[in-house]
Amino acid sequence: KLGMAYKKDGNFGEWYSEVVVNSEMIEYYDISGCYILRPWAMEIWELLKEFFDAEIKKLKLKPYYFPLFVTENVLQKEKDHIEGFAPEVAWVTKSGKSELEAPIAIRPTSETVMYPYFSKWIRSHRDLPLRCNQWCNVVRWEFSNPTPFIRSREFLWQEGHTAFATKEEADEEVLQILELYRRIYEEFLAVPVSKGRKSEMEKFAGGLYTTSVEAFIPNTGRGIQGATSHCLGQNFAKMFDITFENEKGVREMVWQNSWAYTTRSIGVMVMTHGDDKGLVLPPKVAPIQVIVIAVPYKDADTTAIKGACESTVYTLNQSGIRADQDTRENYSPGWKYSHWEMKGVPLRIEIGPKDLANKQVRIVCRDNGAKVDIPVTNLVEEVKVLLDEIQKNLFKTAQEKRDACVQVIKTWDEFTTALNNKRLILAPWCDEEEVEKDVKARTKGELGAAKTLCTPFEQPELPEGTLCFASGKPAKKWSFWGRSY
Ligand SMILES: O=C1CCCN[C@@H]1CCCn1cnc2cc(F)c(Cl)cc2c1=O
Ligand SMILES: [Mg+2]
Repeated sequence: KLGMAYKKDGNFGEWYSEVVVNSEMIEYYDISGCYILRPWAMEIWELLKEFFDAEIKKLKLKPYYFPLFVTENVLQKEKDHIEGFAPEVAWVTKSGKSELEAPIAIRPTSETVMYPYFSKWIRSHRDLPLRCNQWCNVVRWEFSNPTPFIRSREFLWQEGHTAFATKEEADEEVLQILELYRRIYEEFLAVPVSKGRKSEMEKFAGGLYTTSVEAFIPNTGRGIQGATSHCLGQNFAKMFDITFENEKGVREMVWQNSWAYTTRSIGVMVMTHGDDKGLVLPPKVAPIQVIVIAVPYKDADTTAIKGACESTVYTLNQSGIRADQDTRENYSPGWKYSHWEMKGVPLRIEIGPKDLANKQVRIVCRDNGAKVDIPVTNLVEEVKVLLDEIQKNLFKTAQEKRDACVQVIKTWDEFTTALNNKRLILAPWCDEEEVEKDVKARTKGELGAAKTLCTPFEQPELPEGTLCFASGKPAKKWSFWGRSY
């Protein structure tokens, strides 16, 4: 089937589902909330992993792999750590026909799996810093509307877990990792994000503070958390007795961080750049950056055209560009154009008899449809320039769209209006949790309540006497508010 049945500005949910399936990223699975990730998605995940792994290696992270399973009593180690999460824990209760003695949980996150061993491995300050990263899947049996990449019962992520002798070292690493998450979104996925701090209510309850990169989906007017980097303080050190003997022989608790990004990042990219012809891939994460398609003519020299396609692909691959060709005889050039547009390939190269005669190729850009004829002699240079331009244009367009959605408000009425206009709200807030709860209560409804998304590190000027939009008390900060995923 060619072409899209749904429009991005129409039924967004149906449009999104159609894009991820037609672009061959996702296959729906017969268990709700679970999806098959096909090569077109996994190759993007692997390109992101390649960047992130190289960067955390520079920060001295070591690769680990911990078991998928955690016993009930270890998972329940700290009531407040999991009380809110209990309903989403998946349990193994049988093997074959026989009941297990005690049920075993499938990891929803790995703090309780790892930290008993951190306690065992960390004895002296010489054992610090401990820096552990694992790439794995986690399971959270959520019930709210499942969405490929965005909200699934199993997803892939990396989870970093580090331990330091001092708070200063932990604080520094929290921000180093957050910057890597910003780079993943802005430099690779071409998605603009805001760095900020979560409120006390929205932060990871087990931690000291949470920082995050927040994205926004203009079509739905919802914020979405892109990735999180928590400072856990000494809370888990206390829970799991993770202590070390410092240089003076005094026993102290370690300072810990934990941080993650997930396959949700791919969904955010799809939602941001996709259009009514399907997926639009930023070149940096495109599994195929250039697809070459022969345009044979009835009496033209098809062998020469095929040869030209071969050598074009070869030359591009030799220069580090991910190029391929679609040689399927049973499909027309037109069919192939639509197919590779649906898959979001940034550049298409058409080679027909005329192009051959003129020693040129026709290049078509996926993002804006621009067509250019390029002499074969400077093909590589031109393709690199075009790919770089597409990467920049996709980010710039997304940033302008996101910025156009930001609405600065000062009063409750302005807040509710902005919320109904699907805005990303920037509002002065007294920073009181009661007020945050009150806003949630007052905005409850079909589309979900409004919440704080983050307090951006970049704070606009807060004039003396500015009042909180919700409580009328003196405002202490500007925060992003909105509905979210
Ligand atoms: O976000 C990160 C970065 C990577 C390591 N973990 C933290 C916190 C995870 C919070 N969280 C999130 N979801 C959870 C779901 C659960 F079922 C249980 Cl038992 C616990 C949690 C839970 O602690
Ligand atoms: Mg959750």
